[in-house]
Amino acid sequence: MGSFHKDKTAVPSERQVTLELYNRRIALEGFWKEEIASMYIFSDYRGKIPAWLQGTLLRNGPGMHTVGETSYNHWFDGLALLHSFTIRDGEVYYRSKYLRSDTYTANIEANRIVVSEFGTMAYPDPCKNIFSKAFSYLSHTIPDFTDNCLINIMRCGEDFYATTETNYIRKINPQTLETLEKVDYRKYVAVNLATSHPHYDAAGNVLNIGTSIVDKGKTKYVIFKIPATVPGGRKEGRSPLKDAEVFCSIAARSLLSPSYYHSFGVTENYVVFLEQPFKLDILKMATAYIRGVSWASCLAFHGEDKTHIHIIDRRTRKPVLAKYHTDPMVVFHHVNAYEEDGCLLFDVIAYEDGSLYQLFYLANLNEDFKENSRLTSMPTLKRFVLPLHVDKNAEVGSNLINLSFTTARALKEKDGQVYCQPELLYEGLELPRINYAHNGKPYRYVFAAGVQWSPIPTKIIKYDILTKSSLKWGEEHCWPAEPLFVPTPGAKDEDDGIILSAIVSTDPQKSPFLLVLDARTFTELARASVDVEMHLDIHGLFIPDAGWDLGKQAPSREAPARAAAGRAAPQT
Ligand SMILES: CC1=C(/C=C/C(C)=C/C=C/C(C)=C/C=O)C(C)(C)CCC1
Ligand SMILES: [Fe+2]
Repeated sequence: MGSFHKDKTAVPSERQVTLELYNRRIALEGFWKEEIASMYIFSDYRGKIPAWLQGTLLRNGPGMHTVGETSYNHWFDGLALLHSFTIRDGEVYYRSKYLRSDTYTANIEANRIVVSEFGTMAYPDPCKNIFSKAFSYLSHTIPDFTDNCLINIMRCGEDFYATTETNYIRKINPQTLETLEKVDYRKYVAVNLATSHPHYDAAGNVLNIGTSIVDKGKTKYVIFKIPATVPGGRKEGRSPLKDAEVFCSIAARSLLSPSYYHSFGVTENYVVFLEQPFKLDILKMATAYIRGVSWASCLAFHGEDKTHIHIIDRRTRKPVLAKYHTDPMVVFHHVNAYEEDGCLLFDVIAYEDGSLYQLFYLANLNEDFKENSRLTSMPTLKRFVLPLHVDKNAEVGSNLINLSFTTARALKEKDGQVYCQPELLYEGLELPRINYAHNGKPYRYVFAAGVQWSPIPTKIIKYDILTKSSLKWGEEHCWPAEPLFVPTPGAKDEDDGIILSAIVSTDPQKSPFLLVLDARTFTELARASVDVEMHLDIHGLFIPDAGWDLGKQAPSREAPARAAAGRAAPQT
């Protein structure tokens, strides 16, 4: 790996510039070992942040990829770095802090990577002799996964958690970004893996899905619910997970190769779950430690298999009788789903294979980035439409969809199964977000990051499903994070609000900034620049001030003054 130029005046070669800046701005290499954390930054402003926009944008993503002499292999392995942008009275305060997971602590104490992540298998103790080595291997047959929760932030009532895809989540303090309790999902629901993309109903109850691997001889996908509140109020310190309940479980088609999934969809009455041919090989996972290979190597795309579409009725908590399937594909992000005229529509970002995760190996990102990180399958917004009632008398081969606004089809097959052919809506977008008030309901707009040849976003896109037109924001050297929609208070129109996105720049002269766009027109309303090394993040959420106890949550009024005195004022 190339050396890193901390001195901005050094003049590296052009090729180095691309790579070095990549490292500097995004910290994919993770040289940034020391704590960035706990700081308020006084910002430079352009434009005006709407007065009503008061709250905190909380983000999560990988931050540290090197510990001592050891480095992770994959971008998704990086130790979680939490970010917050608190917007108050037109000013923005930035803060970041590493999640103090058990993984973080163990690594820092050992001064090397000792906990395995998605793309890196690690060994806790340098085993002294063959016997202890064998013992150590055996005790890892059933792996204890990492609590390096780097993907998203989940809200459970008043509590916030950093999340990943293992059985662990970490409670965090959204104001100070301090790490609190470690929660093991397995204590409450039998899941070894769970998504970092839960859904929320209007009352804030959480719905999520996880995989229970070979438990009592069965492998299942388990949909579970975590109530936001409980009758009589939640007792201080009592985990909301204590009140979690299994909503429904779906038997995996294969005991030893359940599908991998990253999100799911919901409508008012149904849950949409894709059992896709991108599968985990459990036997490979059980022997990964002894073979010295990563979890990622136990994940494979099976192009010869179908994608099975499971629809669960939320009223009966049971899968509907009809069996739906489509061509092999890989979906990480569901966009939205809703019901209309007896049909269930769902929109996803689909790939033709599982190559996306390959592109995030740091070796691919650091050397010959342009060559090695080229997307071979474009992320495409696809709309699927399923008939909720399959007419027994319909002819085999007939299209069961009769909606004027979509070309998506559902063909009846010989055995009564339904083969779904999606409508291709838009090519080259990822990290989709919507106005969440429309989640599960008819909607029109998708806000997403625009990607071209590489999986790194270069644009922010607003796609209008009705008119099939799009608006874009982009600027030279700028890499936008997932765009988040925040509605204007009292908004009636779906796009009445703003888009927030943290932008990192590959130009060393240009500081990262928080961008505020008018969600309707996509014109820039404001930007607040922060002179700090900021990392590209993955997902997050916005916490409006109204939902907070303002007295307790407001950042110190001294903060701007303190920060103004220097570039960054570390918190004491
Ligand atoms: C550690 C670990 C896993 C981690 C997966 C991760 C960390 C995925 C990140 C995905 C992202 C960031 C997708 C963005 O679209 C698995 C495979 C669940 C299986 C077992 C252990
Ligand atoms: Fe995601």
